[in-house]
Amino acid sequence: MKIFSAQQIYQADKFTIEKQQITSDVLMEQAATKIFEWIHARLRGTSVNIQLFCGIGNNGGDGMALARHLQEHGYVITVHVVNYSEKRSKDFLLNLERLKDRKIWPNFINAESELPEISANDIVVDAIFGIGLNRSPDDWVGQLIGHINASQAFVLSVDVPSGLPMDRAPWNPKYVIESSYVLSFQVPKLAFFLPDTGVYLNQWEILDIGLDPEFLTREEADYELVGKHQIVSLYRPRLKFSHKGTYGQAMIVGGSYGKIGAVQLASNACLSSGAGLVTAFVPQCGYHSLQTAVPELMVLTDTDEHCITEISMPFAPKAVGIGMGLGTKEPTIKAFKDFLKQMESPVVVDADGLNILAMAPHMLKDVPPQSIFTPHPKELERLIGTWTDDFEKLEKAKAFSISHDIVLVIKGAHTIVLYKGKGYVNTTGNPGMATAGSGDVLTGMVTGLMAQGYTSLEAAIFGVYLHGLAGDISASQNGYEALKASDIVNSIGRAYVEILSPPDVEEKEQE
Ligand SMILES: NC(=O)C1=CN([C@@H]2O[C@H](COP(=O)(O)OP(=O)(O)OC[C@H]3O[C@@H](n4cnc5c(N)ncnc54)[C@H](OP(=O)(O)O)[C@@H]3O)[C@@H](O)[C@H]2O)[C@H](O)CC1
Ligand SMILES: [K+]
Repeated sequence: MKIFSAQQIYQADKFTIEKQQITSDVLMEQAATKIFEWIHARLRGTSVNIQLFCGIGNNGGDGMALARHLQEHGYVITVHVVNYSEKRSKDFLLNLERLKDRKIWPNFINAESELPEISANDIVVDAIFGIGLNRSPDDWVGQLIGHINASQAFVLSVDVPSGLPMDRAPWNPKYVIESSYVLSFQVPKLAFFLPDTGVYLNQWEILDIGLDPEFLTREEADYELVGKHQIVSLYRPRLKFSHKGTYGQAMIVGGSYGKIGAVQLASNACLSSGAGLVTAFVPQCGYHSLQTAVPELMVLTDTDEHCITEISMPFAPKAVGIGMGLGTKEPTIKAFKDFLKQMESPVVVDADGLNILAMAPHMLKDVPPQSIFTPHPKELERLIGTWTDDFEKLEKAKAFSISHDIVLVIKGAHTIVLYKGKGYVNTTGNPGMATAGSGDVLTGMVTGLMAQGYTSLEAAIFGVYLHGLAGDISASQNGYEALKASDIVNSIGRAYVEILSPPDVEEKEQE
């Protein structure tokens, strides 16, 4: 599903209005009707108190139109106009008049007004600001927002949580609505998926308000939300007349004294993701534990007991994942440097592999094109420098990915894969996966997919989704706290089964 910027959404509006020869208030009416239907389907006329807080732009206009529908269906409503500007939008005024025609007189709130009482049992509709927010809310509006947040009422936000900017971190973190549920129009917004801004919403859903399909199909988006539908289209089926050679020979290079487990996790994950053959290359201290723990694995060792000093590959692997538990000792850095020089096809670099590159950036030129980097936030910072907010982080990361021709996997609650200036936002995974070794498992899986012939970009997108899904399956059985990286490996098989199962109704709607 495409993620459009606010500017693209305004263009979609304009295009739809011109092509379908409608007036802008028709779109607003469609939006409000969709929200009303969503609420009505759940409340079925319950006599709960609904307090609508509406701004003076089109987000507020949506709220006014919604108030009319609610009143017509007998709901108990209180309408507040948050009077933060003299500039009212045309469609806000139109819907204000329509409300007055029905003898509903909103309560106008300005800087001097007393804050209205909100009970924890009320439902608050938040239609103060939408995607048009372009500066910090005034203090009195921020205080009203804080008052709503403190009320403990269920807060339903129209389009976006009010006060949440679409292209930067909030000016004041206290001046943003904490939404229980966001009903967002037509397309998801990037801000929903980033750590600085995603914390303001609990759940979200997209409502189709009838923006023109031609525009939605034709317009290129900088970011895309990756769901099951996209993943199924990447899947490479296993063939009846195939053998282990068909699915590639993968190599996992890493480990040092006390950190052999990282290689074990990555190798296991690589096998379970479908690679035909997997060989681990480790210092000698890893030999026995790996041979005992993973019988399917072949193990090659360095001449050194405790760390890697020279990576010799007696065969040409189809894919290599390197860096987990590697350490950054001088001989290892040299071995890593020689390894990069000798590699021509893309490699997957993680953990200490990335730390070495951050310590010696001149080595970046030896990284084969289309290689995959899988940094966690700290490793990313070492590679690209600091950032002021998530949006700047993404811009810097994109620039890095473009200049080094790297598929960059930015790990987080919604992991984002960046390549050639485009971002793919993942939808699977859970907080239980923030645990030791989870990243090693991901590296192993992505390497295993590359061994099977997935391109770097495909392997990264598919691997990240599969990894998150395996984590979700594990969490559904054992909860978040007990989730260990090896549980993720054990759920990879069920994650494949889930990907290949027919979509349920909700998934079908999202396609
Ligand atoms: N296609 C769609 O998705 C549709 C969405 N709709 C709804 O429209 C809003 C966007 O409406 P818009 O009027 O453009 O913007 P807002 O309602 O968010 O804001 C109104 C104006 O407020 C001004 N502004 C911005 N920040 C502040 C601030 N901190 N303090 C005071 N005023 C502020 C700004 O105007 P300026 O000229 O003063 O800069 C805004 O324009 C969208 O979110 C949906 O809810 C349509 O209803 C249907 C189609
Ligand atoms: K809103």
